[in-house]
Amino acid sequence: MYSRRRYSRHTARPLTAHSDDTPSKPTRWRLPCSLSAKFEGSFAYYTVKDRMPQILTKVIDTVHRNKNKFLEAHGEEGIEAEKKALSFFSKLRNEMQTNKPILPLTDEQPDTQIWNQYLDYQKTLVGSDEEPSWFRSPWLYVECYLYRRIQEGMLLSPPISEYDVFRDVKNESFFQSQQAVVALCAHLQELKGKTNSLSSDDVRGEIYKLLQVSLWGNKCDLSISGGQDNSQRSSVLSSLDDFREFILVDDMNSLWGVLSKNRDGNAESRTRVDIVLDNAGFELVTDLVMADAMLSLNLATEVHFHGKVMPWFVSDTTKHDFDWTVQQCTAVNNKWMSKCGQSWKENLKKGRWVYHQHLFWTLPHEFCTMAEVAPDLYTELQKSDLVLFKGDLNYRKLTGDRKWDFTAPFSQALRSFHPAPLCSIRTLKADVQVGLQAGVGERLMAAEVDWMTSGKYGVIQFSPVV
Ligand SMILES: O=P(O)(O)OC[C@H]1O[C@](O)(CO)[C@@H](O)[C@@H]1O
Ligand SMILES: [Mn+2]
Repeated sequence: MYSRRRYSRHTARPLTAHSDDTPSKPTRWRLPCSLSAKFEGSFAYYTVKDRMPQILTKVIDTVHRNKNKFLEAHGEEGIEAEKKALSFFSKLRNEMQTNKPILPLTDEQPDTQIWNQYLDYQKTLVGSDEEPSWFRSPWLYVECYLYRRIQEGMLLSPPISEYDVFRDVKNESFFQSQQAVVALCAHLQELKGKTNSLSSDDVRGEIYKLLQVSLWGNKCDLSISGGQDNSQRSSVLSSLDDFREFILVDDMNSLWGVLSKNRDGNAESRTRVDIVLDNAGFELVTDLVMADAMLSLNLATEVHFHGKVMPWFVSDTTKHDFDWTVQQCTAVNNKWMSKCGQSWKENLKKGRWVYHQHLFWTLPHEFCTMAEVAPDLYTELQKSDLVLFKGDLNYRKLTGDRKWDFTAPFSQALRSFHPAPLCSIRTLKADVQVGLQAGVGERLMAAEVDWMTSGKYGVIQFSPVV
């Protein structure tokens, strides 16, 4: 039925001579298998079985709840579109819950063909009597596919196609964490007021604080909580010391090694930091605060943000979320927040901050395929002095979402993905972790069953260019 030829990992094209999978480049270690719901009882299994249908049910409720809005905006056509979207999502939920084969996308978007080619590639991985399916295929693939199908459902339902089914929960989570946001903005403004009097050690201490705030901000995603409110209500800053023991890999000194070069360099030296964003809401604010501090403390001269082109994993940041957040901060009746909002607007206007989007971030591909699938993005990241990958999903894509040994080196799990020095800042919400000291994973495993998925633990894990 399907050809047994060896295929490129992402496009289902036969492998070229340049691929790192070719027999001419033998690997001395075995590539671990992908996490998948086929492993009953695993977190992947539980996610596909319970959490993904739960998220889809919330999407259905949201679209239904907004019926009147669609009517007001588009008249009867809006109501027809709502019905169409609902029936699409109900069918999708049924496909997922009854483990139907993965279907090709039917919309006509710039990424449609890539997704369908990836499905062809997935077909080459299963036996000839099998088809890629929700409970059998790699978890990373099917979970990304769910969000792309939700997008398909909306795209096929004009005139409500532009509606972001997760916008309400994203905005709500921003408002819920307002107190924590104010505390963070006040901290930043105070810091900016004293930058000239800080010693190098002080600067190092301050940026370490904000890196940790950005790390723990990643606890607040709405996909792990099945779309339930998961916002930060208290100031994280005061809890950093208590949380320190939960950072399983702490490579902040290596980050300092990269960032302090800018401070030590001459006035013309340029340092570019890229942040591959994760969640909107409180986490995004922690990232903006960290990015602002990097400029103010003279650790970077430009920060480039990378966001999603479509609603993704419930709370991920789109361009709209990014602009909305900056605007909210500017407009709010709080002097610390509005000061932050104003200087962030200024940064964007002056080009010290640059926002990028690329459809690669909403593909199911492991990052080791980026150079081949999205060479333009890879080239862009190569211009960076440091790329920070926020969040759990980015970690899964960095490591391929595979059953690595806990002690496998990070650089090995990256499988030649080295556009620039990079660092993952992530709380653990999926059962993949590399680069631990011997015995640490086993000790945690024995003590806390859910240590890899509860978000209690985190890593700030660095890899230089190799
Ligand atoms: O927002 P983050 O940190 O990428 O987390 C999203 C995470 O939520 C989950 O989807 C839960 O399924 C994780 O497995 C996933 O990686
Ligand atoms: Mn996310």
